[in-house]
Amino acid sequence: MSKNKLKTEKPESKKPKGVTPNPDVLKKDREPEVKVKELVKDERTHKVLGVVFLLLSVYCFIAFTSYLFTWEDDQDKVFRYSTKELLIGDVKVDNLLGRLGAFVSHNFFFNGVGIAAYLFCYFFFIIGINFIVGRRVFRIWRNVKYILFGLVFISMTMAFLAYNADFPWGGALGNALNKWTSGFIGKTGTALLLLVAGFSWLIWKFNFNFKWPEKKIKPPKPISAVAPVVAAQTAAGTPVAAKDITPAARKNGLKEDNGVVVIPPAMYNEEEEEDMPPMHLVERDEISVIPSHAAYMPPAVAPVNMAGSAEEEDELSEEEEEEDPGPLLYIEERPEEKPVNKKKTGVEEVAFEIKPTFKDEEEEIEEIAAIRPVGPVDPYDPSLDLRDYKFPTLDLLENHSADKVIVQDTTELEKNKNQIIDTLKNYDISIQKISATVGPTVTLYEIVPAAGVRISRIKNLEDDIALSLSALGIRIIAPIPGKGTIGIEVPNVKKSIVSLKALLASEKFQNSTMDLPIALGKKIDNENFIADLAKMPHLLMAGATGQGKSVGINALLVSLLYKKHPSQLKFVLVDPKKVELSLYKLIEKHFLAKLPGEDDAIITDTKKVIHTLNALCIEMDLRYDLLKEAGTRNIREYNVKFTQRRLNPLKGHRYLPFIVLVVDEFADLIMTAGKEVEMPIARLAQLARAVGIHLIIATQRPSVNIITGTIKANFPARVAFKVSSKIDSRTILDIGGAEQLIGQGDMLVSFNGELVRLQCAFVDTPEVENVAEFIGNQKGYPDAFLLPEYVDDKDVDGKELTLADRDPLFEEAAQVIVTAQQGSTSLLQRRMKLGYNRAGRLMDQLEAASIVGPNMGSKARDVLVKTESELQEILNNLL
Ligand SMILES: Nc1ncnc2c1ncn2[C@@H]1O[C@H](COP(=O)(O)OP(=O)(O)OP(=O)(O)O)[C@@H](O)[C@H]1O
Repeated sequence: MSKNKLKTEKPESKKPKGVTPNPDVLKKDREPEVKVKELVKDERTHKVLGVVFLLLSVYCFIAFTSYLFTWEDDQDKVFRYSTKELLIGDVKVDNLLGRLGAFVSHNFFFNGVGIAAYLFCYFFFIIGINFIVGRRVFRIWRNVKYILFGLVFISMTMAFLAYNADFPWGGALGNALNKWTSGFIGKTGTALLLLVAGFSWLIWKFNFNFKWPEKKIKPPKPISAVAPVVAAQTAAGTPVAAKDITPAARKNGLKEDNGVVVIPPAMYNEEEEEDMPPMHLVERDEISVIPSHAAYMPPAVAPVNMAGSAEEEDELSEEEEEEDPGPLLYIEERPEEKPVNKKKTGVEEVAFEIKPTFKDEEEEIEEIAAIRPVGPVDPYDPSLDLRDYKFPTLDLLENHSADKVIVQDTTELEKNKNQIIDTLKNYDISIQKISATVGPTVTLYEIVPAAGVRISRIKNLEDDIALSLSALGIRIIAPIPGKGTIGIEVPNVKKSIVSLKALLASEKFQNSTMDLPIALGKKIDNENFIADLAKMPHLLMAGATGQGKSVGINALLVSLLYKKHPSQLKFVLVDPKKVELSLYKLIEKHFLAKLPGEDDAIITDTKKVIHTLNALCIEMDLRYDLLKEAGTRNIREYNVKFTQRRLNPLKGHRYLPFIVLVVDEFADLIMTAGKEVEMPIARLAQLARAVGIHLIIATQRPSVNIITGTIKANFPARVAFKVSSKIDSRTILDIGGAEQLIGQGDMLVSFNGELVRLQCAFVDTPEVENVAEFIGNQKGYPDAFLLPEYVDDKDVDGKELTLADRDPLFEEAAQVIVTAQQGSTSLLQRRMKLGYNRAGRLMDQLEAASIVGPNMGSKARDVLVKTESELQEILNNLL
């Protein structure tokens, strides 16, 4: 991985070409090339320094240890002779490391800090190791703090305890401090002070839990009450139940104020950070996916969890690479951390490897402590970020039909019945029995034909029967599936409207445990038809203009709004007609998803539709990655695992809301964008089901060039309102019948191999407005749900990869790669929520800027820049 920079960066061009090498000239030329800066940065310099520090550490250790045995004799000589004599003369000393050993040890012990001098050996040792390995194995800043404390505390304590001893246990420092404190607060006071300091250090380090025995204390809640999980769900300043605050959470900044707990604005405490377990370098990348949820992440809280706060950056540069705050309390499943080779991205094969991390024992203990669940863990509740959200109430909707029970005029029934019997008799078809079921729009007459009558004969007479009954919209179902009967549907003279309100109030809907329950309408037997969109899993709707499509879409959307919390569901609304779905603008911050940087969440422009569909494909791919890493097969399993806190948010895991894409006029899009729209739709329809992305596509023109084979094959659930021809009906349903519907929400639903006639639930525009207003007036997220960014290849293609044309995200990408020291495209995708292509392009640009090495196939690229300061320099030079 590591590269020798002097070798690679040496500019060849400086050598005079075609001139016979003259050793003198060459010597002169070469010298200025080794700049001091480069020398300081050079890896070899670091290694040499590392060896020097290690030897220093060993030297001091031997000298100090030898001093413990020889100090009496040597001390005399050190006192007796001047430094010059001691160092240059030929005085004999007993220290194993000679005069220098004796001199150094004497100064460290006697004139310095006594036995605490050994801390210097440790200090030199950790510096040496860090230099030699070329990365932070030991945390220097933390160790310096401990060493400084140790020097003062140990020297003072030793001086206090052994104040009469000849050996300089506390050294000059310990004696001086001891003398001063004893004079100032007395010996007892000094003893107490030392005890307090010692205990404070122990408490600070190990954070003992002092439980009061009698009081039953609630098991500690996960720290995640503060960091990403809740950072994503609780706005800064949002009150949290005071009882929920835990020592750990308290430590992370939760404050109690008048019985409620307030999350303070971002406070970044390095000690807190250190007490969190470190993450694998590769795992750090996984934070990347959080930005999608970051739509919810209150800015004031976010820095607590994510690298990048100003304060933290200072800390980072100071300590070279201080790690991110570790994970919160979650139950981690380690087996899934095996190296995985990601699928081919189309840009390059990207590797996802686990790199070894260097942990000291202390860190390991911290990590284990954090991973192990401490007592029962409360499930994560995604709705907590909008905990006061109120579901819309039924009184926002209207009852459109006063009569709850549909009563059909008995004379009309009798008349129709007789007419059916007479008509059939004319064709020599006798019947055994006839019964009628009165539905909202049509009445179903069920006929049991006499023995020996062939059903196909009745079917063939469909038109004649319709003519004799002189009623429009007659549909013959021969036989009714599952029954040995023949059905004749005759439109009612007086139709009743099926109010959405009635459907939503029904027990079936209220008690439904479906993922995405949609109240579509009423069957002919007045049974409510409530289906699970998640199981459908997509819906294709067609119908001539004015037959009830828009009302149908509203009914679907409103039913979902009545059942789902904003955290569980997001809509992507595509409305080329610009007016149909505009009402939903009010719920943008609750239920809508949009592309980053877009003003309007409701998409009306074809180009933006293409971008959005591709962004959804990226979201789908990202979700698949998450599912794979979580070892789950679908969104349901994944979310269960996430809510049980078995998935680490710092690895990019997040609660996945369902996403429902609604396209109100598909024909329009296909006409203007063709394959560009068809392909992502087909891809989503094929694959998105398992990751909770569902499509509702509506069109006025159900012709074969709009509803192509690819689309049709992936939409098993289809709805047809009245269409103008039998061909259209066949295109949408694979069967005729929709042309005979009577309009106004009369529809056929083909689902699970069954064809059901329904009267679509009716919801009027003012009702939708009421519901949208009701939701819109409540507190929402800061912004709409952000989809991943998608950049059209066409927008960037043709541009050369010169540094002048750098991607706007170039710097950010460079930071990500250098901080993580992992040159992987998937890291960029995840961390920055980018598509494959853009991340790949960024990687190429990083290569052009010599920040990463060349593509190495399935392995991650080498990162050529090791530190952020080095990167900053490169970036400055690029400007
Ligand atoms: N389920 C229903 N019950 C009763 N009436 C309905 C129903 N659906 C639609 N209608 C009536 O039909 C009219 C037209 O419906 P809608 O606006 O939904 O048609 P559309 O198919 O969307 O038309 P377009 O394609 O032109 O937008 C409505 O204004 C309403 O009066």
